[in-house]
Amino acid sequence: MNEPVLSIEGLEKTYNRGRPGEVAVLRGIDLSLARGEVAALVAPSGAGKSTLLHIAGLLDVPDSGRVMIGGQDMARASGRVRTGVRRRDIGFIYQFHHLLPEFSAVENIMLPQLADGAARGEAQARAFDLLESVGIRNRAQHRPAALSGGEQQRVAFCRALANRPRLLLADEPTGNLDPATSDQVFAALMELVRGSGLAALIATHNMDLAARMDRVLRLEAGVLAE
Ligand SMILES: Nc1ncnc2c1ncn2[C@@H]1O[C@H](COP(=O)(O)OP(=O)(O)OP(=O)(O)O)[C@@H](O)[C@H]1O
Repeated sequence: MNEPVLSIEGLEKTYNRGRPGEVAVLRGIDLSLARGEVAALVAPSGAGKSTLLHIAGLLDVPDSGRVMIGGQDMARASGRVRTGVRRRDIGFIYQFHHLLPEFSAVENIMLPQLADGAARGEAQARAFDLLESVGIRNRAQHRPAALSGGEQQRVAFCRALANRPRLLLADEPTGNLDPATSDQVFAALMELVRGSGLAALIATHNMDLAARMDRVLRLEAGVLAE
């Protein structure tokens, strides 16, 4: 079957509906992402990029419209199913790494795998492989505070991919880095994504980075344009 990995139809979201400060952020979003497809999400600040990523990642619910992951309608799924899909099928990367400070790089990458029932040895081997693929295997035993910003973000990429998700959602994944580091770290991310056949939706303000993806989606005034 060739189901899209992510399919969104008629998505709407308004904050503070009927109250002062009402904002209609999403006004009918349609989006379909196939396996291996990498799309940039560009939007002016406040246009609703994080809102869209949170809904696609099942961290928030829309007022109306559908989110399908792997052909499964998430509005109809139980809380348990949604949690399982979020844990196994979706990887998240944020602007800040959100690594756990008291654990080493390799442990941070092992944790989501252990939480999903992987054996320790298997989780560790996978973590080392991922660190190798982003060029920082030699930093495996360091805690986040002993890593550079670019290294921390590479570890966060590995963690996001640890459970072999089919969908990657990233919110300004290199937005916190200086331009030269951002460029290198972004290249590492793209290699990781391309090597894994993931569908990815990557929000960025950087048009040079956006141009390196397969599609550029622009979110403005509550609608998405290609
Ligand atoms: N929980 C909330 N309650 C009320 N308004 C909200 C809430 N979350 C977001 N908003 C508003 O909705 C709009 C979109 O927010 P969102 O965070 O999705 O934007 P964004 O495109 O990610 O912005 P940025 O690029 O600046 O991070 C903004 O006007 C924001 O103030």
